[in-house]
Amino acid sequence: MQATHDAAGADATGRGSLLRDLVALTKPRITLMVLITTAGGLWLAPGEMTLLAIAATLIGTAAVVSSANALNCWMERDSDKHMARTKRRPLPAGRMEPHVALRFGLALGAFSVPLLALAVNPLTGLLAAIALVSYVWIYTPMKQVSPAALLVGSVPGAMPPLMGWTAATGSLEAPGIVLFGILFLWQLPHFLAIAMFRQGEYTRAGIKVMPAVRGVARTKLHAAMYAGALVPVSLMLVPLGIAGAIYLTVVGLAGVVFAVMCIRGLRIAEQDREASHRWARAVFFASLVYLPLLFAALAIDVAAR
Ligand code: HEM
Ligand SMILES: CC(C)=CCC/C(C)=C/CC/C(C)=C/COP(=O)(O)OP(=O)(O)O
Repeated sequence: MQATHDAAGADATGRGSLLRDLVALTKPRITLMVLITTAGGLWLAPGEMTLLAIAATLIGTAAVVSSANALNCWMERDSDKHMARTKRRPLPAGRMEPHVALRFGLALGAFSVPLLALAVNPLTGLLAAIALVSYVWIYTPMKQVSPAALLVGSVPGAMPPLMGWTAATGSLEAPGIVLFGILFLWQLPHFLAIAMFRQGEYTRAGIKVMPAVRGVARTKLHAAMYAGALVPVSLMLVPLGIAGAIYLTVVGLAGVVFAVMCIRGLRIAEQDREASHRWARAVFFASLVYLPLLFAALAIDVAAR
């Protein structure tokens, strides 16, 4: 998994086109996965929406997430130089002037929040603004201070499916909040695993991650607890009458497999770094399979009703 949020396709000599570099700033793979979660919230919510409102929700969400990511790249232009995963991004690689990224990020934010507030509804615009501010101005600087930044970063990460729900309904209701809870919990093992197999890089970049600050054993315990909690929280959509048997079967099974995988990490001896890294990579990979699977099961279940 060497290709990550990096410059999408910038060539080896670092001469990406401006357009390609602007796209790289938006971290397109993450943005795409985030959009799947927003579409899930939209699809699940009751009520009819016009095609225009659906388009405004998806375009506005893509733009606000891209704004958050571009501004994060601008703020981390120096620390990104110290990680193999991020050093080829447009700013640390020196292919773009920082002010270009800053203006691009601010312009996307200035376009997307009003679009969501005016063309969708004010609540969705407000949630987008909270996510943008908390991601860029709280989570991003906090990464250099404490591993608890993860809990802050998981709030904006969990907002997009709730925004899908509020776009359709205009109000905060239990199913939307459960979707928020699913995403919040999912991100914790997703990132604790990454922090384990990239611990050295994070330390060199001055970023405080849990395995470095509180130890590997505690990190594995936290990953296992959050993955365990994800099972009942994800299944709450069934008693809420939003999802049915297909979702219950697929997400119940996938959740148990994911939780068992995380729990098995506790059996690996602390000194066995090789096995711990293999386990962490497997958990990260499984997290990337689990989430689209959950939303696919949800979409099929809702469509089949
Ligand atoms: C606090 C929350 C999160 C943190 C700190 C985080 C961090 C990361 C990091 C560092 C990677 C690169 C892993 C590597 O290859 O070494 C990654 C990959 C990925 N993340 Fe997350 N993530 C978070 C939340 C999310 C959310 C909310 C989504 C989407 C719903 C997401 C989707 C992805 C995807 C699709 C990848 C693989 C593609 C890529 O690396 O560009 N992540 N994440
Ligand atoms: C609606 C809205 C604005 C939502 C924000 C959505 C969003 C950007 C979710 C991703 C969450 C997250 C903390 C990613 C990692 O950032 P990182 O800085 O740890 O990643 P990096 O090390 O690759 O830069």
